[in-house]
Amino acid sequence: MELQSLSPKYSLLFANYGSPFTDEYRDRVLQLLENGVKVILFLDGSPTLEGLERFEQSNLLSVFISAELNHSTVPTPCIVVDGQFGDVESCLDQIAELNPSFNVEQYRIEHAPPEQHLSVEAGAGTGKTTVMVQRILFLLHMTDVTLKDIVMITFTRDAAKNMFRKLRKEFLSRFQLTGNQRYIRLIEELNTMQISTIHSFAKKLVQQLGSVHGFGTKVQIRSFGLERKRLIEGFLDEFLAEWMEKYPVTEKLQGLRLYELVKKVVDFWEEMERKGFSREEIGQLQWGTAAGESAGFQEMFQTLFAECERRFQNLKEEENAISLNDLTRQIDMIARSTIDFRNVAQPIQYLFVDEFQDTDDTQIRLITSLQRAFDSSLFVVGDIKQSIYRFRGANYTAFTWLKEMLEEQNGQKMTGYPLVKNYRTAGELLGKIDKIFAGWGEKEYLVYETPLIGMKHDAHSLNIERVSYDKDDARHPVHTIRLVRQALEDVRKEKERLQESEETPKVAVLVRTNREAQRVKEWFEDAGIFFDLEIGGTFFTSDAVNDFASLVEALLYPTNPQSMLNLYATSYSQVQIDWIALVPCNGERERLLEILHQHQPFPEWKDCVKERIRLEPILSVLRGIIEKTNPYSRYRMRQEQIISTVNSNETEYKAEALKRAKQYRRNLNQLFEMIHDVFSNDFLTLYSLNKWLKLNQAINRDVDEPKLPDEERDGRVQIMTVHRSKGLEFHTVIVPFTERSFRWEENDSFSELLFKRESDGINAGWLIRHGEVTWENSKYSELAENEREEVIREEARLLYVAMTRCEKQLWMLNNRKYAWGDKVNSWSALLGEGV
Ligand SMILES: Nc1ncnc2c1ncn2[C@@H]1O[C@H](COP(=O)(O)OP(=O)(O)OP(=O)(O)O)[C@@H](O)[C@H]1O
Repeated sequence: MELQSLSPKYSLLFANYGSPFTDEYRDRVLQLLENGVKVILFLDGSPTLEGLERFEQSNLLSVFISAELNHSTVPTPCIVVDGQFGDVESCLDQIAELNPSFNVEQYRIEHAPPEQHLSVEAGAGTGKTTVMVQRILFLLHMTDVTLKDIVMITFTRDAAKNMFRKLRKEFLSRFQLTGNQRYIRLIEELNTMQISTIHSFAKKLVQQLGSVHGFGTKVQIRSFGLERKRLIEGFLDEFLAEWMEKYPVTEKLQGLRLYELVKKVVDFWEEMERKGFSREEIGQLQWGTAAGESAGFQEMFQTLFAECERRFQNLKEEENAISLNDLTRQIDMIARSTIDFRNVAQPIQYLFVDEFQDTDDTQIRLITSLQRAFDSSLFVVGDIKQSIYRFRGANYTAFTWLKEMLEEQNGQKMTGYPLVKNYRTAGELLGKIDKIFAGWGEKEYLVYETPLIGMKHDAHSLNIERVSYDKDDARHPVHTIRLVRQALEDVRKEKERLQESEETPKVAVLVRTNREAQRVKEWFEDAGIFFDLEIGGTFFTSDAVNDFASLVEALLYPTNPQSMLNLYATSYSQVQIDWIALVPCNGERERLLEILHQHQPFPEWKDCVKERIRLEPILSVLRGIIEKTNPYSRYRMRQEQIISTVNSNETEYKAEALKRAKQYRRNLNQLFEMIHDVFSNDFLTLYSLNKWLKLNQAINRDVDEPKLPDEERDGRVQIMTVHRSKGLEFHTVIVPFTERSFRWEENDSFSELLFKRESDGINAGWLIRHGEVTWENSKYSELAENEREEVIREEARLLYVAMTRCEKQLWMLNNRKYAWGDKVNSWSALLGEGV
């Protein structure tokens, strides 16, 4: 076959062993590359590649050169156009064998027939996300699909942004190399592609379908946290009087207060929501029996959840809104009804799902329904070993389930592909941690298959440091800080070696809970280590929002000393109040005000309070104050003072204070955008703004702070939970707090509701412990036994995710005090088991 006569649309694989790579070949390859065709070359000897080098930096050209061996087994030249290997398939296998660094598995996935449903179930760092991006490029070149016909579902908003950036980078790099305008158009069209979490995707779909399903087009999606609590309180009010007379437990509530009971019941109800149970399923739960004092609770639960679900449904209909957790369930219902999806919603030709192992049952049903409704082609990727959202209902048998559902309900077949090469972690390090995973595999904590093949040959360091102290021992921060300082020094040296274009190596401290992340943050503040606390949802508790809320409240209540004192403490105030001078006032309002009113937080204050807030639109007054007072620069100066007490290096503390001030500014800008959105249809008053801010500061933990660009975050340690670290990679990963026990069953206010799907329905087992007393139903102990096993597995997967985030260094504190014994009840114990 002559290279000149071939016109690949997407890619060319060309193996030419035993004969020269001629100038004609080279010129043709150059021509193809310039037209945006991906080329993979397998050559021997020392071929001339002049003019081609620049393409090698991108994904467009890969060249694999082997020594002049006897390649007689490979038919040469071996050419594959656009992945149509047909009768040269065996040749492809031979080439792959000769070139272990060629990832033939990725190649096969990327080039699989466009209409095929693909599932890629593979270990950490094997390039699953990477191959998804390449697959999209393949489809764009080989079919008439456009970006708006593709839906990509990611697990978090960060992952969605990450995917968007990766695609953009790929298009941009192709444009720079080929000058082809097509790639610029693709960058523009990226905005039409739906890359989102399953929640935002479902939200949009419900809105599109709302009118058809009786919700109207303005259907709202709300969290209903408060309303659900009120429904439970309302129910208990009605129910308890009767209940109290009937059951002896009433005298023996043993000090369990009503608000504590409400909290437990709310938690139980949320557990059902997370599991995605329908109203019918909740109504038919199998509760078993309950003896003695537990009988009262049992009867209560049997009626309560079904009744509250009914009331909740009415409430949602009245308000023309649905809850967040309902979303996928609603769509599933719509998809199953007679309405033809295709007439109302935007078509989905390709549906990609990343991190598929964390998809829950309803979402799997939704994916199956969408596939059927739109006749979409699916591409799901994930790693069962990284399934860490069981508490939210994720089903770690997701892949098998989807496959079965597709076959049984849609008559479709899904083809599974493996990936076995790991590009993230230094090979030797990978080998060492793999031994630990294999140990967990033997004990069935982890679904462990064959080891991955490490593709990186960098230097590495594995340090599972054996320490021994009590949970709250002061040596904990000392050890962690020592490791972090060492890691920062290592990445600094590494950075000096890197070229400018390469990304700065990152250090991460990974923990189990937000509370642990907060503790690490406090240690770092005291030690003068700069960090990013990436726990998410911190926007409404950030300094910028707190300061702004204090400003609003003081404008609303200028005669309230507390409000004024709060304002003086913000970065809007140019005056510092001497707090000591206020002590003699004994908290008396008039005396406090007398002192406070001797000052003004800023020169325009009186004018604002007296005149402007009554005459001008509120937002314009607030903007005016920000312009005049410039809170950013005061914030920066205060941060300089604070940081300099723990870090005396002037350049460093000034740079850090500046970054914090930039963050402050971003937060404030985001706040203004949100205020505009929320109050776009309403008349904005100080009162309504204050109320909205107070409410969100108290309960909203869903909004993230806008991120500073990566270069601004260089040199900062990232503190995050393992859940948030998913899909990310770091030069050094440090894992403290391995002694935390998995379950709180020893705790004297422990309560739990567990479920198990059986052929006869869903079994529900509950337990409530309060001090010395324990109430439970007959199903609980069996389900708890099973739960204990499942928790160990879930924790092993979590630790697997943490450990596989590292590129070169993995340092963990293994607390021996908690590592031994017959109970595997902590990460330390798991490390003890495996090592
Ligand atoms: N063929 C390849 N050649 C070189 N590097 C690659 C290749 N494929 C992927 N990588 C790199 O390997 C690293 C891991 O890839 P990626 O994030 O796609 O893996 P993943 O399977 O999604 O990982 P995880 O499931 O652990 O989040 C990335 O830095 C990526 O750029």
